[in-house]
Formats: sequence, C-alpha cells, structure tokens
Amino acid sequence: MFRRRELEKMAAEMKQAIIGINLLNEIVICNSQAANFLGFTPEEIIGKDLWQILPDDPLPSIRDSQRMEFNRFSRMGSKMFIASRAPFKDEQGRVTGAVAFLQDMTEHEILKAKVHSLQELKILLTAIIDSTQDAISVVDENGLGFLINQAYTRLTGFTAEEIVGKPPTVDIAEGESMHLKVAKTRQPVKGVIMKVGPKRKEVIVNVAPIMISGQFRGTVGVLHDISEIHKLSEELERAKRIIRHLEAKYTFTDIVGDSEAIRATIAQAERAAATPATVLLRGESGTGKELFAHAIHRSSDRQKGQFIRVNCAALADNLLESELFGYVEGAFTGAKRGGKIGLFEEANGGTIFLDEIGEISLNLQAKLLRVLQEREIVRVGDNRAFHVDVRVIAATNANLEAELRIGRFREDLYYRLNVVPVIIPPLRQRKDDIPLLVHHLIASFNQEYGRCVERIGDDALQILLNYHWPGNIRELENILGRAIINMRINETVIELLHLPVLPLPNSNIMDLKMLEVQDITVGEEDIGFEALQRQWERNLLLATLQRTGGNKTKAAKLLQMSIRNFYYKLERHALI
Ligand SMILES: Nc1ncnc2c1ncn2[C@@H]1O[C@H](COP(=O)(O)OP(=O)(O)OP(=O)(O)O)[C@@H](O)[C@H]1O
Repeated sequence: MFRRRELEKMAAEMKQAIIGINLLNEIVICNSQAANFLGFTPEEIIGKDLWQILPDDPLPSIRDSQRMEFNRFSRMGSKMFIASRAPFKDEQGRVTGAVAFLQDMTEHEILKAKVHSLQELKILLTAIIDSTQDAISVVDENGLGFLINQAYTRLTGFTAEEIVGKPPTVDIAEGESMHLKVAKTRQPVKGVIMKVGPKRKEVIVNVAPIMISGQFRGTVGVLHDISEIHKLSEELERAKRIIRHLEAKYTFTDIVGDSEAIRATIAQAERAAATPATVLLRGESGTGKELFAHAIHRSSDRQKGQFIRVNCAALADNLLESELFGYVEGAFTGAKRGGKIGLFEEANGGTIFLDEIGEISLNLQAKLLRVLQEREIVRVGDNRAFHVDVRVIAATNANLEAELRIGRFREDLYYRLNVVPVIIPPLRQRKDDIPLLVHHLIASFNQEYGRCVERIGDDALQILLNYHWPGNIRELENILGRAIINMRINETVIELLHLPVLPLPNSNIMDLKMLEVQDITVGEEDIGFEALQRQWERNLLLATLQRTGGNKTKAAKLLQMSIRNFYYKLERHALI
C-alpha cells in the first residue's frame, strides 16, 4: 500500500500515467501523462467523479477490498491499456483512496502479453497434471490424443510423441477404447479393467467427457495400476490377520463362573496353557470354546505371537486348504501372482485355533496330521516342505469317537489332537453360574447399548434357572439382549414380561403348530408375519440343534439343507 503524499510525488516525477480517487470516488491524483492518455488536461480531471471519466474502472472496489491488482487488460473507447491498481492510506494508516497505474498498449503488444500469460498458464497446468500420481490421458473432440502426463508414461511406457495426434486405440493391448465410447455416448464410464502398453499392464480406467459451455470438447481418462490395488488388498488382508490376532482378547479371568465344573475346566486349561501341547477343546455350541482358546494363548509363552482363528466349517475344502497351507504361483486358476502364504506360516511362533475341526475332509486331515507330526507344511502346488512352529488348539462339538467308528475321522489325527482334551461343561450342568453370568452380561449390555439395567427380578431369574439351555451361554446372551431391548428406557429390572418365550425342552421340531404357539412374544413390535416367521425360524434352528446335541452337521442334515446354508442362518439369528 502507498501513502498519498508519496503517490503525488511519484505522479509528478514518473513517466507512467497515474490516476487516483478518494473515498467519494473523486479523482484526486492525475499526472499529465494520465490526463494526456485520457484526452484531457489535469485541471479538467482533478475533482471529477471517476465514473464520468472511466465508467468501468474497478478502482472503488480495489479501495474497499484493500487488495491489489496487477496488469489487468482494460479498454477505454478504442484505447487498450493495462493497469495495476492498489489502495492508498493517509498518514494515520487509514485507507483513503485507490490509485491506478495505466500503461498504453497497442493491439499487438496486448496480444503478445496475452500469449505470454497463456503460455504461463499452460506451464502451470502441465506442472499440475504431472505432479499427480494418477495416469491421465486427454483425447480431443476429433478423437485424437491431445495430452498425457508423466504418470501415464511411467505406467504405459508411451511418450507424448507416440500418443498426441494419434487415435486413442494406440495404447490398448486388450479391451475397447473408453475414450471412443465416452465420445459416442457422452456418458462417463467407471472402473473398466483393460490392458495397456507393450507390457500389457492391467489397469482400471475411468473416463469422463469434457464439456465446455455445453459443447463437447473431448474426453479425459484416469488410469490406475491394478498391481497397486493388488498390493493394497494384500496389505489389507495382512491387517485383517493382525486384527484376528488382536481378537485374542480374553484371559482366564474373563471366563465367568464359580461352579465346581467350570473351575475344574479352567484349572485343566491353565495346566495345558503352560505346556506346548496341542489342545482339543470339546463342548456344545456356545459353551465358550473360543473364549478358552483365547485364554490359553494369552497365558502361554506364545502370547506375543499371532493368534489366528479358522472356522473349518465355514470354508469349502479346497479354499480351506489354500488358506491353511498357502499356495505357489500358478497352483490353480485364479491363484494370485507370487502365490500366497498360508495361515500356518502366518501363525509361526503363535497359535492357530482350528474351530469345528470335526468338519474337515479326510484329505485335509492327512495334511494336518503332517503338521502335527513333522511340524512341516507344504504349500498347494509345491513340493518343498517348510518348518513351522505353531501351537494348535482345535475345538469341536461333534462326537469325534462316533466319527472315528464310521471312518469319517482319522484315528491317528484324533490321538494327535487329543493330547490334552479340555471338556467344557454345558450350561445346564452348571446352572449355579447363571446368576453370575447374568450379572456379567447385564454389565456388558449396559455398556454396549448405553443402558442402566441394574439386575434381574426373581421370577425372571427362576425361568432362566429352569431352562435347559441348548444354546448355552451364547443363547443366554441372546435372551438377555432381547430382554433389554424389550425394556423401556427407565426400567432397571429385567422382569418376566421382558423375556422372550423360551422353547420347551422336548418340542417336536416338525410340529409347526406347536412352534407357532410358543413363538408369540410379549413386545408389540414382535407381532406381525415377518417377526413371527423370524422367531419361528430361530426356534426351529435351536430346537434342531438341541435334538442333535449341538451337532450342526447333523442338524443341517435333519433340516435337509447344506451345512453352509445352515451356518448362514445361524449367523443371521446370532446363534454363532
Ligand atoms: N464362561 C463365560 N463367561 C463369559 N462369557 C462367556 C463364557 N462362556 C462363553 N461366553 C460367551 O458366550 C459366547 C459364546 O462363546 P464361544 O463363541 O466361545 O462359544 P463356542 O463354544 O466357541 O461356540 P461354537 O461351538 O458355536 O463356535 C461368547 O460371546 C462368549 O464371550
């Protein structure tokens, strides 16, 4: 910013035309060059309103906003000039006006200056698009290459000379040109996979039309390297495994229960944890096998290693095999480039928890036996063996002895797994733990749902004590969770009316009428076809599991559905 006195001095001394206004828009500074430039004498101009002399000049707005403006093209009649403008202050530092420095220019000079500033803009734009890591290619309205950036050259191997002015198909190794498609449809395309360049790089392409003032001016494409995406998804997978490791969050102190039965089981598991031995956890569904697996890992000397849980029933046989043992490149169609490390290798130095071990195929049983005997794994498609140092904790609710007899489970594997069996008692055999468990579960639901439930009423507790708990602690969790949802926000005691109706011990699962009757619950929101149908399905699953002693394979067979579908339904009803 300038001071007015300095400006007046400058105006008298300088060759450049200077014109200035005060707060009333009156011209207060004007040297002879400026007056001459405008076709007046200085006396004719001083004191005049700016609008009379230069009707379009932005001086007042420059003054009011207190910003400066450099080298803007302006026109006055047939005269062209460039002007720089700035506010000025009085001696006390208050803004009292604005000044413009005018420079007369010929058309030719203006054109040259415009070209120069366009060239600068182009340099700036090129620097911007070259600084992004995304490969960009632009095709003009005639369908010819117009511009690419450095990332594009790095990705495809093509230089600007090979692309600019050429049809947009020159860089494509496999797939159709999205530039041409978008030029035809004027609609953007997203996420198209194709191969580009001599190295046939796999890329994901997004292309959009360039519309300027409603007119089609070409298309712009952004290409992402898929190998980069593969790398990211591998990192994500690793992160997921680490999360599974972090999931080993329970210790023996988190296992609630004071009954003799559970105390004996905990003591047995603690002894097992102190040794490197393979542990076989046995118990009905929902008794806490996973909880025990966490606790064993956490109190073993491998607690700093990975804890990886694998649900053997949830994966198809070949998928489970490649997940557990990994594979080498080209092992099967769809195998990832570079192969994949298996969960056993991932768990090296830690613990692998094989849940639902009774569900694995005889082929996988043989491979697992090798790990337990030789401490070696062989990746799918490979013949080299790798040493692994992994502690195996297996769990099942199946009757393995019966499976042995019918030849569905290998005897040698059975003995290898059964080194330290830990048998977790079902809830119905330790009902004196129910009050403690209820107390513990209420506290965790309060935290989860932000509620303030204090306790359970005597009548409601009695119902829970009389129930036979086919779904064990998981079922108790579900029932309490539902009861709390049924409570009004100001109620603090779980009463009988909050509890969902519990299935009868000997309900005949095929007797639909009976299930319908026993499914009607207290909450009004539960009455309605969909809600009743959901409850009916849930009870059918529970009743079937109860009939098969928690054996899911048998339950699925009884209901004539695939084990996977059965699992899916259990999960939907939060029964696993
Ligand atoms: N003694 C216990 N104290 C506190 N919570 C428990 C206890 N036992 C089990 N639970 C809880 O009950 C639920 C079921 O436990 P878990 O998943 O360990 O059972 P599971 O036997 O592995 O079941 P499945 O055989 O169906 O996989 C979990 O939410 C767990 O936290």
